[in-house]
Amino acid sequence: MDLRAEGLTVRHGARTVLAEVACALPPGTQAVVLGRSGSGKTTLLKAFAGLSPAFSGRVLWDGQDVAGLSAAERRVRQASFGMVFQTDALFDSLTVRQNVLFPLTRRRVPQDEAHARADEVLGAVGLTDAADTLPERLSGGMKKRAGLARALAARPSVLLADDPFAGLDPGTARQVARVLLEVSRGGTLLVAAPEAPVDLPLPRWLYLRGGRLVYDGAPAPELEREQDEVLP
Ligand SMILES: Nc1ncnc2c1ncn2[C@@H]1O[C@H](COP(=O)(O)OP(=O)(O)OP(=O)(O)O)[C@@H](O)[C@H]1O
Repeated sequence: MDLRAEGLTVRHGARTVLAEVACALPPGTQAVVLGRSGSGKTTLLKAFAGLSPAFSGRVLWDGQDVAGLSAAERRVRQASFGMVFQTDALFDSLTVRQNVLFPLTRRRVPQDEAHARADEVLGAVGLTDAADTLPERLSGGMKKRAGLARALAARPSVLLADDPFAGLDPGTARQVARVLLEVSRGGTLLVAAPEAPVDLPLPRWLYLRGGRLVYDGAPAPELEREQDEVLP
């Protein structure tokens, strides 16, 4: 899907969280959204997914203004998105495999295919042995990988991952990075992170400061240094 933001401003109450953001993400884009805590990274991901309404400006999906779609149309198109957010929760009463199967069943993917896909993604995130385990018995990193498996099983054409490396040990972070790259191949991958993830060197950086997109281009490590220098 072709994603585009034009003069996108998002407000929460009186607070402007994104200001006049303009950027184009053609299909196959691989980019990282960087910026300090509170700079608007999560809000930008949500806006692209049609979950944070524009106060002014717009988000376009394949050229169509998201605000102009009916709720039903929006839901249908949102099926192309895979979202891994910080607050994602697994269903406690379902095993890891059942959690991964859940969205597939809801989308009426035939059972045999759903099980094959679940096995494939669970293998990719290294959770084959934990497939029949309940989430309460998993470590934080395993839960994160299970959430990722659930998003990936739907084969989204746009994968939005919000700080997928938070709280992971370096080995698990590398594994998650590898899975993100492998499974999103050909589709769009947008990853928000507080600093450039070493294990996931994506070719494009979108840099937010105070809700403004201050940089959109090739990786520019000097931006992160600049940011450190202005910190009090
Ligand atoms: N639902 C909401 N209501 C009010 N304010 C909100 C809401 N969601 C986000 N904000 C505010 O908007 C600003 C941007 O939040 P956002 O989560 O997009 O930033 P972020 O860059 O992802 O931060 P972090 O790295 O800490 O997750 C923050 O100041 C936050 O407090």
